[in-house]
Amino acid sequence: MSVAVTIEAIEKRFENFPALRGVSLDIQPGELVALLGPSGSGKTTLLRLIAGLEEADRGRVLFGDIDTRALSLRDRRIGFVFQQYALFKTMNVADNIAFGLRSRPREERPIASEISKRVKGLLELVQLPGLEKRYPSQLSGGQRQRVALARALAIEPRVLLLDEPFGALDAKVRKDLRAWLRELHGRVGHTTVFVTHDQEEALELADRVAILNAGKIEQVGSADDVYDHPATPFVCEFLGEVNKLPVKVVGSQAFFGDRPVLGGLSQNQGGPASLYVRPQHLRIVDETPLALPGTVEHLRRNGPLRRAEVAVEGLKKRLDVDLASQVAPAIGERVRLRITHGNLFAAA
Ligand SMILES: Nc1ncnc2c1ncn2[C@@H]1O[C@H](COP(=O)(O)OP(=O)(O)OP(=O)(O)O)[C@@H](O)[C@H]1O
Repeated sequence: MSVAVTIEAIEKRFENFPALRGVSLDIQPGELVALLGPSGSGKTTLLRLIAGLEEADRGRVLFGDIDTRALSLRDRRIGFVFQQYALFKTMNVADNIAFGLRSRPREERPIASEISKRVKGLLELVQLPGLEKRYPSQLSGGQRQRVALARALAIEPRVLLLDEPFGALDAKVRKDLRAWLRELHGRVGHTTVFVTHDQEEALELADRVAILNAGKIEQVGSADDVYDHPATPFVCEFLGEVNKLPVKVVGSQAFFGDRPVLGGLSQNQGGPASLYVRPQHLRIVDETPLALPGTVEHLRRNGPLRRAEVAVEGLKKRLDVDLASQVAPAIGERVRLRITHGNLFAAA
């Protein structure tokens, strides 16, 4: 049922604006891929191209080995869920879910009893059994999106496309639905492309994440790949907070000024570079050969974590340090910081 989706060198302009600038991506059958990127990076445009709602200027999209340009919109068999307004307000839940099946030409349309059986099964699948007769206005936002998903699944889609499906819901409901969707995907296994600008959502849900920036894919990989080994400074900054240090690499060590701060580097990165370090990868330590001395200037909370802001001589911006379970230092205290992990990029 699920197909591979191959996106080949897609270019798309709106008048003179290049919305997609040579995007290629191979999606495996049954895979859940998140398209993640800031507003305007081209996520929705790419989704609409896969759906056949936009035409590419160059490049093509394949389902398995079928060039989708040869398929009518209906023959693409796409299940699409949008951020909001996805349901027909004047139809009850059962009619909403059955809509795609009833719109089929007579010879492909299941008989009425088969349709109600399928609607019932889908409502159980999305954990809303017995709500056939309710109207969208009688459902919560989260329930509506689950019905929208049931409707998308009713046509047995080749590919499921979700455009910020939880974007309009509050944080708690969003989190619950995320776990629920992951679990549902594990059971039904459709090839799924999910658009979001929420890093946490993408990293938690997807088998792989494709990070878009200004119409190009900067990196594709598992959550661990993109988070721990970002390919570009953009990916590193987009996925979470990061401190930047100008360093010089000599041999296998990075130096801040004449002080070695990180070792064990591969030998081919010599010269000036930028070292990107996340707040959780800075530790306050007693004594170590590779350490950065500084002064604690500010303490604050960052959600569940405590943060210290440490001023380091020769660096304009203070370093953010996650304290986790470490004992909080006092303001004004001199500390030594050890970098436990960092990413090096060529100096800008
Ligand atoms: N129909 C259109 N006409 C003109 N420009 C468009 C059209 N659709 C999209 N664009 C432009 O193309 C760029 C990419 O838009 P797109 O909606 O794909 O971005 P996005 O990453 O999905 O952003 P968001 O997260 O804000 O939805 C934007 O600059 C947008 O203004």
